[in-house]
Amino acid sequence: MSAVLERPLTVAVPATSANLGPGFDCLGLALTLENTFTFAPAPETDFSGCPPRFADTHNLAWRTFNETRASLGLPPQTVALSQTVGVPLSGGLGSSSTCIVAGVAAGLASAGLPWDREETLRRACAIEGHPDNVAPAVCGGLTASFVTEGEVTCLQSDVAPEWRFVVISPPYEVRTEDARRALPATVAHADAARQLGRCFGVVRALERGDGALLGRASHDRLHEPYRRPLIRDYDACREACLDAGACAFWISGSGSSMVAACLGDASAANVLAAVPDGLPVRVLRAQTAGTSIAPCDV
Ligand SMILES: Nc1ncnc2c1ncn2[C@@H]1O[C@H](COP(=O)(O)OP(=O)(O)O)[C@@H](O)[C@H]1O
Ligand SMILES: N[C@@H](CCOP(=O)(O)O)C(=O)O
Repeated sequence: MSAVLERPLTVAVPATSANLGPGFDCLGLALTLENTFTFAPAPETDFSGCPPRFADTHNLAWRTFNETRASLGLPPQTVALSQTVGVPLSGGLGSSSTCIVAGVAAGLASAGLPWDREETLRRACAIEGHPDNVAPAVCGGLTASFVTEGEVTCLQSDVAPEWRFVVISPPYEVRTEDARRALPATVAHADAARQLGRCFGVVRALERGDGALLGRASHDRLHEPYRRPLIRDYDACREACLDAGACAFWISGSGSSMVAACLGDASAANVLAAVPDGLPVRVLRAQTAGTSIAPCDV
């Protein structure tokens, strides 16, 4: 068994939208937007394609690659890391998860281990701290996940093909760390109870293409009320999207992106047109394949 990466390897990891309204730290959805990471054996460490402030050994994908190797008792390997970045940084679309998943997957591969979704998910979740982004990033589709003594349970569902997700990504970052600090330490019992049925309602609505159910279920009291003030375009976007026919409107992960869930292309086009001018917006679908890993030529 070889203990270094001998050939370049590309890991493609989808963007994810976590929480989906009432499913705080539990629900997540993989989207048709991705980051790719090519790890190539090289005499010296090199970074290309990533935001300049991450072009050094603090790069989360690079760090995770070598931390994964260290956890297997292997020394650091110098690699050239080349990225294509489709997922906005600190945008609530799981950019950190893409780096962590890629680093774990490449680290395991460099030890000669076969691609193993469960092991990648377990390790990535331990690093990220919550499973709702890494689970759909690794497995694809819609996931409900939780962790029991370090073991991740990931329940995956298919998403009805007519769903379109209008994703608005304002040009400012909200760091997940800061958005988590905005949350209260405790919640009222009644509020926690109120979330449970709604969480299940979101899953059922996405599986079945039930827009009315998604609208009724998409009311959150655990995180959105505290995070709205961090996203100055939230109120205007929410009102515009719901008025234009979106079935539901969520903060994506911890923001700043927001998602309007729509049924069908025509509805998505209406909602897209209603988004206030100047905000970057795209229409995405659910991504079903999750992470892929393949040798490549560079
Ligand atoms: N493309 C990237 N290249 C290198 N590091 C990245 C990249 N994307 C995200 N990161 C890392 O993840 C952090 C952002 O994480 P976070 O605030 O959780 O954002 P998100 O909500 O997008 O996951 C960045 O500060 C950086 O350390
Ligand atoms: N459940 C987490 C999800 C954070 O997602 P991200 O894409 O913003 O990193 C939270 O809401 O804090």
